[in-house]
Amino acid sequence: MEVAEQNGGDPERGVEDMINLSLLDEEVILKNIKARYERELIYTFTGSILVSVNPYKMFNIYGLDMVKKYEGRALGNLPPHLFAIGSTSYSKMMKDLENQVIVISGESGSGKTEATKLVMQYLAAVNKNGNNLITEQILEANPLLESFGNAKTIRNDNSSRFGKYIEVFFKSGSMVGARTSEYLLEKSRIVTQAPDERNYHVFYEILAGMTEDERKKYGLQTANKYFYLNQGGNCDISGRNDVENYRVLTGAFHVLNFEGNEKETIYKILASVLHFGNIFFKRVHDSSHDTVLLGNDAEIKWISHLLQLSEDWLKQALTSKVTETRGDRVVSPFNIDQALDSRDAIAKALYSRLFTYLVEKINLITCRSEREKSTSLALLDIFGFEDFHTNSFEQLNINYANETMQFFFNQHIFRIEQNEYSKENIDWRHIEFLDNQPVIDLLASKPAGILSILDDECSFPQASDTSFLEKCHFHHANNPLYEKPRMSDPEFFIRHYAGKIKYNVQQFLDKNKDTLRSDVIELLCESKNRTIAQMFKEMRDRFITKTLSKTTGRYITVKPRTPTVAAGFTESLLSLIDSMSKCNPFFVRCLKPNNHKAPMYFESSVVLDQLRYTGMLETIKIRKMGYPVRVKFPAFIERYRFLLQGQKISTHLLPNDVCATILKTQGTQFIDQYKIGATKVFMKESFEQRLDEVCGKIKIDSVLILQKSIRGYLARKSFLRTLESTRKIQVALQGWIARRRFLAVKHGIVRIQAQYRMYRQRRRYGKSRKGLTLLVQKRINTTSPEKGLTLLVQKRINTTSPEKGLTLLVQKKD
Ligand SMILES: Nc1ncnc2c1ncn2[C@@H]1O[C@H](COP(=O)(O)OP(=O)(O)OP(=O)(O)O)[C@@H](O)[C@H]1O
Repeated sequence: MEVAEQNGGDPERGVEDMINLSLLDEEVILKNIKARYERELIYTFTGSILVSVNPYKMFNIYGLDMVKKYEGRALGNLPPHLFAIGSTSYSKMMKDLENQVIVISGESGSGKTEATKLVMQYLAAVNKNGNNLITEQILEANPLLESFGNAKTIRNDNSSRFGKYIEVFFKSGSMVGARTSEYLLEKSRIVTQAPDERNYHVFYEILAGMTEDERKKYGLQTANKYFYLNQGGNCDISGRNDVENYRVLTGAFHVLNFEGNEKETIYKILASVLHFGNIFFKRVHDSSHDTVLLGNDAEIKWISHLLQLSEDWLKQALTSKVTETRGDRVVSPFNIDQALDSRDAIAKALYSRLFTYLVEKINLITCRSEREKSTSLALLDIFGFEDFHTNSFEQLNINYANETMQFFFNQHIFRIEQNEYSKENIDWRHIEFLDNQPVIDLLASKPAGILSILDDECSFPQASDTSFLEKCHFHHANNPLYEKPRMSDPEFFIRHYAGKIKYNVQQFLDKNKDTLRSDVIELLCESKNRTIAQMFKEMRDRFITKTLSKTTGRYITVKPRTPTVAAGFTESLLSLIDSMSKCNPFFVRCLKPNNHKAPMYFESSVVLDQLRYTGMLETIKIRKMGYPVRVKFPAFIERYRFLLQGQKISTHLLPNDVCATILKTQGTQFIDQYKIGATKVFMKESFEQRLDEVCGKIKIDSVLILQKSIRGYLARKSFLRTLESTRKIQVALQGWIARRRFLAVKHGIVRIQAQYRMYRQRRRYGKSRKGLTLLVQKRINTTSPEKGLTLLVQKRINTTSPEKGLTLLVQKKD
């Protein structure tokens, strides 16, 4: 196989950095990725999309030497690497002042989170203000969120159990802030874990890292003593050091300015969650119904002490429900299942509110007002596609998010691209791709999409998981993407882009409502700890809106329908897609080489599956056959006219002919590297790079010539000494311009006169001379290669001799 042209790697390696179009076939692609992987080359480019295969082993390829190597280098100039994506997106943001987004996708355990961290580290290292506090704070937010939002699953020892979108803001190349949006933290994990899994890392870290005295303060013991921590069967993860990670966490708290009392509140909430998990109930049978008694008092006492809540109210909330109907308080005692649910619901609410509070607090620190004035580079690390033994409501949402992301990818890569070719009359062979719009409709269209049915059911008091399932069967039984189970199991199947998945609908309604009982919210609002009370007051207020009554002019309180989890998530996904659509996207596709977390072990069938279902094979085809770079005719002429190097162009030529003349300067061997459309030039990425390189060289040469001649001129005419006189400036400039044959001088001179007049007036009025700057600016507006160069002569007046402080600048207009 020949090495693709833009490959900056070593051809003797025998495996391409870029996949070759002429030998396009899935076996070849797979073989290429495998051969590279076996040579410890985990990254491969397909066009500008980076494919990354998880090595499960750290290579020494992310150091400062590599940052320097990739800094400012265009994509394809060096071997594939995450830093090449970091470098290109950063440069593009700086050059075009356009927001960028790097979409990192892949299955759980494929390496998305690591990739996100590495790109962040790259950006922190190259940004113009690498050592400032804000950069450090942005980086430190990551381990903090990992402690609270990541956990061990059977697929990944450090699995992100929430989606995150981090927008990093830059001003003049410096990081000035970042904002994190979080999506759908997995709540069930707080109270239940499958075998071999763990709860969120932070619990194990505080228990391992706190001193004996600290643990005593919160009434804590070792991890294996807690029901919420020991269900997975093993509280340790081999190769992960909880003590060390506790130290990292406290370091992050410090850098992010968490104060003593804030940290204290966080630990109190975490400890309370653990105490909640160890509460147990005794069943009490009486003649009419089953009720419960609290089995242990110690945990309640600790929770009441830590959360500063009334012990009696707490006991009541755990064993009964209080409702108010027309002024009457009705207490309904719980049976054992209800009591356990109530315990778990409070624990989940405490932890998830804490998580939201942490994200908000981090954003307060890292995202300040500078945002408005800056461009952004965003990173999306969103949960991978999930298919477990039992898939529930959480998996449906996660897989819906994945469908949405795949749709965004398809939109960008296939639809928009192919539409553009036909609009521009470009000769193009249509490429079929798996359009997943029908799955998205099945899931979320209104009113009959599965999530819409679920939302509707949640507003009917009589509805159940069964009635929800029946409605799904009724509406979709004939949809080829939907399948009913053969038996009467509470299940349905969906054919996702990544494969067929079976969902079990048990608890779908409850999980979607996710309402914390209003009496429990009221209880938590009564906490004497202001932060805790505030967290739940915000929760209470979100469900209550105030409107002004038109007739009475008084405020009346209206309780809106509580938003469901699915509705909230769908809305945040749409808003995410909306903000991503306003950015220029880059894609990193992470692949898992095997299902055993085994280092450097490549299972072809596992990788091929992922290549197939993510549409990578079609993507490779379209990127290689297509012309991903498009530039409108005027912009193309403006950018590349230097290539004409003085060659005369008839003023009667149409823009497309001018573009063709410019393109012809590169010779016939590049004829298949571009197409001329109706309004734009379409190019391969490698060809654009070539043009930029050739053009850049010509530009630099002409700037150097001009600089040299100006220096000579200044010396000859003793320009510095004559600057004080307007007339002399005119003469000098005119002489220089005349000699250089730069015409169209009038505007420049008029401006100089006006500026100098102003300067003199200011002097006459006795204003301070200090700091005045005389700017003599001449835009050289010719068709010669010097076009676009600006001569700036700056004079700082607050000097003792006229020459001091003079600066001559020759700027390249770009
Ligand atoms: N570039 C890399 N070099 C070395 N090891 C890596 C790399 N990327 C990932 N890994 C290893 O693979 C593990 C899983 O990666 P990561 O957590 O990034 O996966 P993920 O795609 O984010 O999964 P999830 O969706 O579950 O969060 C990491 O903990 C690390 O051990």
